[in-house]
Amino acid sequence: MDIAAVNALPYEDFVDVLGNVVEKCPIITAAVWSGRPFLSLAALEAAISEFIDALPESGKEGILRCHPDLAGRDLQSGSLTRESHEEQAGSGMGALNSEEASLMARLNQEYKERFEFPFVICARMHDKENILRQLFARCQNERAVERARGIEEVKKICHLRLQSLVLPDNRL
Ligand SMILES: NC(=O)NC1=NC(=O)NC1=O
Repeated sequence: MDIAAVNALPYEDFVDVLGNVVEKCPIITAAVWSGRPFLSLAALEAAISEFIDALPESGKEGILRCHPDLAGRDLQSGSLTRESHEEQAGSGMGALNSEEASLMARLNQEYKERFEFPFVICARMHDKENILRQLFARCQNERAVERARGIEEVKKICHLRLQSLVLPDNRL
């Protein structure tokens, strides 16, 4: 599907196709629909990014809270969204040994207790070793730093999910 086809989608189809580019936050897609027609995929992505940036801190933290833990309960129970499952499996979250799994669970819990939102990282850009390193390091940050960092990671996840749904802009 190219950007022209995206622009032609009625609201329901637009949200059906693009509603999970930010994990479990179809409201973002529903909100940017009124910004069509988008001149490019980059413009659609910018509209999503601007909507997120304009949210109050509570809204940004709400987006982070919509993300399932890496190697967490949803992965174990098979209740991840398709996109999230592919991302987590691709980064080796489904193939942790028992030591890695318990370290991941402990650090995720520690992170969540400290910040009141989960650790979010664009799993497709990292392997399991690097995810563990990042989680350990980021636990030491301040809340505002991690809120901003988590949102940056949400935007990277969104970028990759959009790329898998919409053909890249024609290079002029
Ligand atoms: N807590 C997370 O970072 N979750 C995730 N990152 C991804 O890239 N996919 C996820 O489900």
